[in-house]
Amino acid sequence: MKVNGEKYRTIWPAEDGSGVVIIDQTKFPHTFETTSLLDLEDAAHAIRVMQVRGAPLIGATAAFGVALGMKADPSDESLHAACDTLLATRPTAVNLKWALDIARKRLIQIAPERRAHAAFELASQICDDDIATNMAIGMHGMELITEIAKKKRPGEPVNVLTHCNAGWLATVDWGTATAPIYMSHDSGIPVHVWVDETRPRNQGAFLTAWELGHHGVPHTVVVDNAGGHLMQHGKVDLVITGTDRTTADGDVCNKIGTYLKALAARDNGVPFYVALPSSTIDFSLSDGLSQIPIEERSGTEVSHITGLTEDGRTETVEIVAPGSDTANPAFDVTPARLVTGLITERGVLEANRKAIVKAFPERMKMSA
Ligand SMILES: CSC[C@H]1O[C@H](OP(=O)(O)O)[C@H](O)[C@@H]1O
Repeated sequence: MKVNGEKYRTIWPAEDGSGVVIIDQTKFPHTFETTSLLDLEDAAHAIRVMQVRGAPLIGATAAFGVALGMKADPSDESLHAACDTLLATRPTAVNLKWALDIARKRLIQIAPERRAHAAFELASQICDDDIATNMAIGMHGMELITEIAKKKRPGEPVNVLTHCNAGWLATVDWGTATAPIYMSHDSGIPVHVWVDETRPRNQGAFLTAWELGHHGVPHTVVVDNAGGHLMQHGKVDLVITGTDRTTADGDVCNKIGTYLKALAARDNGVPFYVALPSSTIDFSLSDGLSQIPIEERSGTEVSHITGLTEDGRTETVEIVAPGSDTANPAFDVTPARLVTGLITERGVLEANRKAIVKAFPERMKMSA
């Protein structure tokens, strides 16, 4: 998307061939900063510390991480070690394994001397495919927003609530949950977004608010606990979130707090949609609650917060009573029964195995 009028992706090969450039998402919302990944460990570190995050972007970064590894050492041992190192960076987003499986299978069949070039080509293709996929998600999701807009008074916005950041910053471009929002906004449909701040990493307040603001989409940041109240008072027309891993039966794993939004949406008759590329569907899993690994991140993300002081300094402060224990499960699972529909690149699907397998039969065969 555009930043101050200049088009950006979240990740791209450096023009001088030295490595890969990313937007460092740990600097938002007050600083827009890019940084270079020069080797495999740089790529692994960027995923671990969330300089890059979001399932599709994690997958794309891992693909470039393999390419950087092949640049240094294209041997079979190096290829497997690179994939294993990157796979161990974060456990929940399935795009990480999806991208590494493709890279491993593709590159092991190529002569070592040609692996680096082939790996960079593969990573670039994954990025291009992600953009095309998200644009298709945007078109399918815009149809939902358009139908709601028809029932509104002229000029009255469609109110969408989203959780965490499933925006262009979570992908290579366009986003998943935000793609329908951007496309609706760009086509003149009035849209307003309730942005869950999304404690403790605040991807909503720091990332979603930042990117919607730069695109001129009206939005309001709210605390995570406000969503149910807004729905009770008819202020939310639909919820659209992203996902890090969705099972073949339609169970949706996403940022912690998503399940609570889905419960509130069901109780208030608000449609709850999940936008996702098929690369985020784990066709090998059926029951999300028992099968999807939930990342436990550091408790300091709960006990401390980083922000900008009045005199422009970035500071981290403690916000929990000293000595208190903290827990930080980073994701939860929303059962398929609470999901109105899955907005994919091949259309809006019911959240069940029959619909998913019908839409992506080739993926089911691959996972068998
Ligand atoms: C389009 S995937 C976005 C998904 O990823 C986020 O997790 P994290 O920021 O920890 O990588 C969150 O669950 C978003 O919904």
